[in-house]
Amino acid sequence: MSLFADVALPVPLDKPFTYAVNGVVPVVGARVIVPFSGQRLMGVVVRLHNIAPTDGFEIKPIQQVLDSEALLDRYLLKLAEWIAQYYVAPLGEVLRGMLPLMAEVKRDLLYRITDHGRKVLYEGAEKGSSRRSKLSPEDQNREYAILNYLDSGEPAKPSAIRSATQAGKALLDAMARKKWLLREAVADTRDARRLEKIAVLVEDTRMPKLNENQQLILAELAAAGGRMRVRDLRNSGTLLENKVPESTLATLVKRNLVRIDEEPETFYLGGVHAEGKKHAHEHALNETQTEAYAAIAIALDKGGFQPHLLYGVTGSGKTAVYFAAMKRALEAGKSSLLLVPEIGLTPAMAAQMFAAFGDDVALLHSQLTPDERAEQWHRIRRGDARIVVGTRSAVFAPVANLGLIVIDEEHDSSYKQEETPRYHGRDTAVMRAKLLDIPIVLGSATPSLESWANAQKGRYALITMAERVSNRPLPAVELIDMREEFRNTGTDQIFSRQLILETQAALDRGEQAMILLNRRGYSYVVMCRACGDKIQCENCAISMTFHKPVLGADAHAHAGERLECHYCGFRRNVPKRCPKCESEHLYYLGAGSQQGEERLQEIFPGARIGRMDRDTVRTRVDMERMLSRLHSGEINLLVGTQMIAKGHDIHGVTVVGVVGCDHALGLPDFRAAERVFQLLTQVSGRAGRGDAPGRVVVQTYHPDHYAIRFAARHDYLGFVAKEMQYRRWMHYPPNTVLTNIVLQSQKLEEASAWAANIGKWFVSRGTPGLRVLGPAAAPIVRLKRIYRFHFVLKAEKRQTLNSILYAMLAHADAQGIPRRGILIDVDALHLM
Ligand SMILES: Nc1ncnc2c1ncn2[C@@H]1O[C@H](COP(=O)(O)OP(=O)(O)OP(=O)(O)O)[C@@H](O)[C@H]1O
Ligand SMILES: [Zn+2]
Repeated sequence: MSLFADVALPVPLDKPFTYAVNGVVPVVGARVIVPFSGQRLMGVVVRLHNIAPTDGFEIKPIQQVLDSEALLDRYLLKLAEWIAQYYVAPLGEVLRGMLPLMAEVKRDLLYRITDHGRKVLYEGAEKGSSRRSKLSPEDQNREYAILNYLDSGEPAKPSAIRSATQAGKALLDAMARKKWLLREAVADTRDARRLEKIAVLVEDTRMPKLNENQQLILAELAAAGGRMRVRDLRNSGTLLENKVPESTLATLVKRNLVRIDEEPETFYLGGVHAEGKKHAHEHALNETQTEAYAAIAIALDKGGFQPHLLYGVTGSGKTAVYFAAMKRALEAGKSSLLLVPEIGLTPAMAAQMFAAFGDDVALLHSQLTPDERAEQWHRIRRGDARIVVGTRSAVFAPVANLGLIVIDEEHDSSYKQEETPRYHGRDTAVMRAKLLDIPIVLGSATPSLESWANAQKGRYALITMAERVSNRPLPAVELIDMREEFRNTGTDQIFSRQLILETQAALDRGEQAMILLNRRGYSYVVMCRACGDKIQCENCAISMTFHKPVLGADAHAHAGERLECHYCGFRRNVPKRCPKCESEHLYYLGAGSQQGEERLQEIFPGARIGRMDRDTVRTRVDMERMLSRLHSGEINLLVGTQMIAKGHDIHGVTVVGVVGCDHALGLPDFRAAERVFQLLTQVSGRAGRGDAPGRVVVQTYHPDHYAIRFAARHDYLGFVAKEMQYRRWMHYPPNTVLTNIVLQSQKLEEASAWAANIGKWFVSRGTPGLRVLGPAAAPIVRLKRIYRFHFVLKAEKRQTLNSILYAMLAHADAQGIPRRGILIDVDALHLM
């Protein structure tokens, strides 16, 4: 029997802690509760052994073992260890991110009698008596009462058991430890999808007296055919406008005029299907898709680790290829995992999934409650859901019998977690596939340079889909030089004449247009004319954005006029005078999407305009409504931030405009060109996906920049060739490995002293094989009240970089620099 267990705890320390086994020996991969500096913490057992620690600390016992079997199989534990090592993150924090059950509500447990428990019950006291002798006679009797109560085999909640037998939870857990009872989470009883409340009009012959609000609700319901989702009802324009309180619906329910039904969540997509648009899986694959699928099918049949990079231009029909591959895996008895970007789990994607795979689907997205997440987690683990679709952290889903991983839009930056552990979901997925020895597919119209380099080196098999489906052309892209536009018109307008012409033409033809304005808010700089100062956030070294008050029923951002910091969320009233010099001459510069919408309304008074940004679209429900209004044609002119660029497949869109996407080219970030190229290509890719061809108008101040030139020609290969060269010259990824280290503290002197200390250490140590840039003030020197200095480390070899990071942490520890003061971002996407 092992005497000690090493437990990984969710604390910012890079090692597990040793505890004494106390009665039951937990298995590796199980959760336990242990004392830690005065608290009770939940951790995961990572090792069992008999080696007494020699560092002189008192070894405390494990307080409780929560699982009788491992929650994480050995592959996921291995994956966790890989992440901890590769990203230099505490294992306990990695595990916390992997296990939604770290938040599992323990009162939701059920107890069930085991075969062993039955034996004890039937074979009487004589066998058990010596073991139970430590218990009081009352407790011994209670144990029998509990076994009796559960004898039917139905699991019961602790509360039910208590009222029947007066037994508390401690006794139940003791019995579970003796394996007389089995403890299980309650989560498995609910439906695969979330339930959603539907308000139903009750037919009634009475003529009840109703107040105005009640009448409004009944009228709204009647207009919708007598049934409506409660959340849609609450958000309906009429009810919002008339400020009908939420309690009115409850009153109607009480009076039996409305009934509330529960139904599994569904996804509405407006008139999409009425127009005959098919789901991806309903198309017979064309020749290119068949070839792409065949390559993956061979890998599936053969088995074994094989990454594929599926480079397919926008609208080439990648989704149908994913589906076919997942179907093949399913037929071979294997489950699949499909990762999509944060915003990619749209109702359209979900609806296609359910249409193709029905109840086999589990969705894991960021808006699940901890309970819902735990519930899905159990379904997936039991093998009830064999098609798992989710955003970043779904890479950890405990998929039973996983046979294929697919990553859609693999270049998307939402796959990188921007807090500890700072893992990249794509790279973690590749590692998981490697550990499991299964194929993986990374798909994109604009593959990241990292993945492209891997394909060039032959590590990933490259599959190309160079054409759009049904011989549809890629849209023609026209560049508008905004400097020239200014010279010719003499005024500084948001929208160029050409963009206005093209948009008007699309609207006249009954088609749709989209315009990208990649900043939200009204004006993103407020500057004082007298002193030249920009109004900055109190917490961050960032200009504040001006937001106009929002009127109308559509947006729930009913927030008033304000300045807002887009990094920390801080808001303040709009000052009449400059906070620095008291001058009244405040200027509002830089048009955001809100201003864009206002201007478009003036230019196209007849257009049905919608805006898509984080102010108008906050939840999946918002996204669903917005997309359904686009699909149905209710909106024919959409303005928005990069949200509009991501994966949407709206067949009526023929004109796309791009306004001010190139200010990013001026940022101190070696990935700026790649990002602008991706954004331009993706947003252009929204045009011409239906029968009519698309046109794109790109307004730019850098018409000669290669990122813009290549994007305008749809020349990904040209772009990567050039960009790869630049990265090589400058020793940037993917030719080197890079890590950003930030020293951070609320005290400026502390942060700078720590940075200087670490800087000296790098110099004194000498760093063969490593380039160290810094210390320097981080581009955003103060963020959320924290001062930041940084280093950028570049190395030829990952091993060199990794070991120096651990050596640096040891040095910092010896110097008394706290771990929380050091942020390590391996393979950082942003150096800000
Ligand atoms: N074989 C086919 N024939 C006709 N239409 C198809 C075929 N396969 C897919 N489609 C349709 O083509 C459209 C584009 O497909 P899809 O959304 O998968 O493109 P994509 O490659 O993912 O593009 P993007 O990278 O822009 O998201 C969809 O409307 C889809 O239903
Ligand atoms: Zn701020």
